[in-house]
Amino acid sequence: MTQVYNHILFVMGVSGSGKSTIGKLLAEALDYPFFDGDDFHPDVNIEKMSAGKPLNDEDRYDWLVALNILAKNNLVKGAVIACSALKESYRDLLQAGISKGVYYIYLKGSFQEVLERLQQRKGHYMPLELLQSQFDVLSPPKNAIVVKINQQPEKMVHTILTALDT
Ligand SMILES: Nc1ncnc2c1ncn2[C@@H]1O[C@H](COP(=O)(O)OP(=O)(O)O)[C@@H](O)[C@H]1O
Ligand SMILES: O=C(O)[C@H](O)[C@@H](O)[C@H](O)[C@H](O)COP(=O)(O)O
Repeated sequence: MTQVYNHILFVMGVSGSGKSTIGKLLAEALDYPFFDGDDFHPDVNIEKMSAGKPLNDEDRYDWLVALNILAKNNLVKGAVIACSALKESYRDLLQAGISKGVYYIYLKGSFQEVLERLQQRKGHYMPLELLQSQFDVLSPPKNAIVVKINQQPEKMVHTILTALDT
């Protein structure tokens, strides 16, 4: 497999679409560091989501800026960053000041598919009730690498690596 260097790969999609699972495997395959966007939310955002309230643009602003700084700090090494990146304006913030090498990998699934995943996931603060709000806000980029979520993780990673190679 040809290695791909110096890319910033944002694995995006709604809560429960598989960003952390696929992002970790992808990072391993590429020998890139993996960062989970969830770990960069301020406590106040986690508290808000835990209380069943969706984040708004203002809530997400500092978080997206933090992820943009993270991306810039990893341009040389490359990185896989799991981040919902639901809207174009959020992606503009994520990639601000980075002229090339940014890719979005959109994990695409239906509401029902993702709901089933969330119902099985244990020990996560994100309530199921917020899933509809995530789909409501979701506006994926036209140039994303799109991967359907109803497949084995290893197959999904293979699809992504092939798309990056071409
Ligand atoms: N391709 C897949 N097939 C089956 N289960 C998956 C797949 N990807 C993720 N999962 C499971 O779905 C749940 C949500 O995945 P997760 O990676 O936490 O999503 P996200 O980071 O987008 O919230 C987890 O329980 C995870 O183990
Ligand atoms: O922008 C947002 O509303 C949040 O980032 C959200 O999309 C994210 O999904 C949560 O942090 C839950 O984390 P999981 O994606 O791991 O469920």
